[in-house]
Amino acid sequence: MTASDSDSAAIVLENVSFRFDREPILEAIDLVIPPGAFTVIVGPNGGGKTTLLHLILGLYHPNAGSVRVFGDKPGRHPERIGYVPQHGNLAPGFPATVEQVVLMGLPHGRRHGPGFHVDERERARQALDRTGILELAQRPFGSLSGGQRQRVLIARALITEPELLLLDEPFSNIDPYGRACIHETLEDLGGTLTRVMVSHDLGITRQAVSQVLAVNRWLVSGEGPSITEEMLALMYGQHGADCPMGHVALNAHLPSQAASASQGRDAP
Ligand SMILES: Nc1ncnc2c1ncn2[C@@H]1O[C@H](COP(=O)(O)OP(=O)(O)OP(=O)(O)O)[C@@H](O)[C@H]1O
Repeated sequence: MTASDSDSAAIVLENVSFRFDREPILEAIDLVIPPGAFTVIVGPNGGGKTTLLHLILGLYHPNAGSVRVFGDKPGRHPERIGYVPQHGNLAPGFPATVEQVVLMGLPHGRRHGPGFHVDERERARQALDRTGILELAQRPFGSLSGGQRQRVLIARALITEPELLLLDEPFSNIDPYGRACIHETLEDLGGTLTRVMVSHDLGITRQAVSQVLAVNRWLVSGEGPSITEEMLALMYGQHGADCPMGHVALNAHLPSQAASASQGRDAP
């Protein structure tokens, strides 16, 4: 990484560590995400993926190291960031149309401003168009499928036209076809939009993914959409002969402290 890569990056973490009380959650994390990249974060339950997103959002502060978002402290530019949280889904019976749910993504003051009916509704339609579901605008939110609802929540995060979109497991409870559709939507959003998505789906083979990050207290990054043995070792440790993945001597490529730590983490 050169100094200019880091200067122009959307997100930079340098030697970041984070604890809850005394429990180390993330350690020595170095990361550079360039603008426009599509980054996928994988890892076991409890590995620290959501915590990493929260550090980028400025909801948590690192115990050591630094986090920069658009060259600034996290949290300084909320209007430049769209966020689809892990448990952000609305109850299926939520009494609102799709368009109304998308309008909820606007900052509070702007939802009730004088231009609400013209300007903001047009923005909601544009966000729905970007996620490929404009024709659903007037449908009750509760009448949609899980995959359609997830796309509405992505549109809600896009209504402010952010430069960075963070998604925490948008594929929960979505079938493989729905996952493929959402993935395609995220690919199509490309251009200047930087996308960072937490996912448990290891079948990330789509070419549009710029890099995969494996997170399990430490971070191992790769290039392109591949999951390397080093990443698998960080996530799941070394498996015995009775394990379906037992033939892979995964720890061979790991820094020793990360290899031993991976033994102690939850398997998914
Ligand atoms: N508010 C909190 N207080 C204390 N510990 C927490 C808190 N939030 C999370 N943790 C712990 O931090 C660790 C990392 O949690 P995190 O939610 O970042 O993991 P994750 O990789 O996103 O997991 P999952 O895949 O299950 O969503 C876990 O051990 C969790 O129990």
